[in-house]
Amino acid sequence: MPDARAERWSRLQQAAHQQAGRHLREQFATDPARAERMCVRSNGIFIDYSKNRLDDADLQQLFALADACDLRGAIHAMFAGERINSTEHRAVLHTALRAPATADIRVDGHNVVPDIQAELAHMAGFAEQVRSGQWLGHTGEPITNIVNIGIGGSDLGPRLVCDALRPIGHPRLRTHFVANVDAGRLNGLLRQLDRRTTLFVICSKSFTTQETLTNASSARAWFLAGGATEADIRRHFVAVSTHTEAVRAFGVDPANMFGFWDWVGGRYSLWSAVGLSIMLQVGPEAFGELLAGAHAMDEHFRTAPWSQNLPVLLALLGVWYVNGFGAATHMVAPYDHGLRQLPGFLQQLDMESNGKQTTRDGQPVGRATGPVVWGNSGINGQHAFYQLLHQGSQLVPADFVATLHSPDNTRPHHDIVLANCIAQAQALMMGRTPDEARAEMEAEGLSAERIAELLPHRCFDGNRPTNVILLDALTPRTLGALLAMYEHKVFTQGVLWNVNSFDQWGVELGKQLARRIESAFASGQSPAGADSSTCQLIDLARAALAARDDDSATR
Ligand SMILES: O=P(O)(O)OC[C@H]1O[C@H](O)[C@H](O)[C@@H](O)[C@@H]1O
Repeated sequence: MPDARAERWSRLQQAAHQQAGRHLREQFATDPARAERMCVRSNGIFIDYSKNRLDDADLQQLFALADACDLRGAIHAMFAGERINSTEHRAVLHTALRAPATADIRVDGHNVVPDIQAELAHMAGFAEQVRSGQWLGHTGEPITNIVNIGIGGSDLGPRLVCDALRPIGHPRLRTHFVANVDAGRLNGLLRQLDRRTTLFVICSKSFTTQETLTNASSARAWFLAGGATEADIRRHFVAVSTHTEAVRAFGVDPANMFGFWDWVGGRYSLWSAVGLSIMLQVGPEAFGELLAGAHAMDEHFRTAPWSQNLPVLLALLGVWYVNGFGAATHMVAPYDHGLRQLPGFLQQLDMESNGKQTTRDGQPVGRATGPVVWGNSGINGQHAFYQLLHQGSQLVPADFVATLHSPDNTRPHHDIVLANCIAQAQALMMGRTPDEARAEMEAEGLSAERIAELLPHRCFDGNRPTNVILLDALTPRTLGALLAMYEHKVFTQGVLWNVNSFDQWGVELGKQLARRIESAFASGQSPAGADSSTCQLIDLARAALAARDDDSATR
């Protein structure tokens, strides 16, 4: 007797199979209330999901799947601080970082909220000193440039939020992000900066990440090369980490360290001290708004019925296409310049969380899981990859994320942005029939031969799904809600696929092999057992690196 879960999965496949033959055009034509019914709003976010290839009965199937997978129980377990990160035996409590100060959230019986509040106050005190110009560099000048050195979760979140909230940033402070260990990034930036007025935030949960420590060491060498002393380091280098000893060993005064906890996953950490660069740029109050917006979305996620629950609806729609239609990717197109880093952030959040094929109890999942998440600014994409969205052979479900009220976006710019966002969703859904294409070409006065020649090229299947996600405005509060919404979408999908969304063992093998290859560069010996291709590549790289060293030795 298949369990309820298995039963629900097979019903989903059957329903998707039935839906596959239907066209959204017909569904809109026969159901004028469709759009009004298939939209939801919460916390300054409106989602129109009516341009998805399903009907109410399919939605009920998806809600039943969520119940069969005990989604409600899983949500409760996360918020209650249970060790749901099963392979690392950790709680998952990024939601606690944005809970009110009066909350009581326990890990092993200890209420973590006072610790969180104490660290927020520590961050706020420092941020106020830097923003007010009280925090002076070693030559007695206020800080003007902040460089966050971090990668992955210690980069993508703060980078996105600082970019999005730049319009409300501090007028004297510029924030920069260095993640890539390719020195082109760090050196390129350092050439523009002044040692006397630059503050480095070394951001690393583990404080063992090679790229971050290498960049931080080079930044420190650059700083000292300008005549500053070791004692001056404490005016220009602070650290964010869960690892005090490693921070101390690196040479950053623990008094200049901002901490967080192992129950905060890297890709869920922008709400913690990892968000220090955000607080420095926009101030403690706006950072508080960001947290408040995310907390409001947490409460919505925890309490709203599935049919009104924004993260759950997005999650179920994603599962519908991945497991019902075999879609391998999901595209996210921001139609707000301030959100251009959103696809990059979501790539880590989604793909590092659900890019797995092993269940929580170590069995093969046996069905498709996390899609490839990709995307770019919608307007730019229209002139680049949208050809494939409209006429390609791949089914690519897409989120279009736009902002209704955008003070900087003057007429006619904003009008054009919103018109295109809405039009692209309509075009993907409606397509263009041969009759419509013929009529259009006739109207253009083309000859019958030319029309016959072009007709197949100028038809569009349509029936291509989009979610149109509209923010009232791009404020710290709404941005907080938006990112928390996506976090909970990813969580929900992880529950349905029964994978542990909070570990990332898959990133380790490449790192280990890289270490061995680095030693092979130095030793001249290829790693034992390495394949011929790897040996060949190592030889080529070693020769190039040796030539570089000879070159710099003779200069
Ligand atoms: O913050 P860190 O410990 O330096 O880690 C930075 C990043 O690197 C790791 O390799 C993981 O892939 C990410 O989940 C993490 O965010």
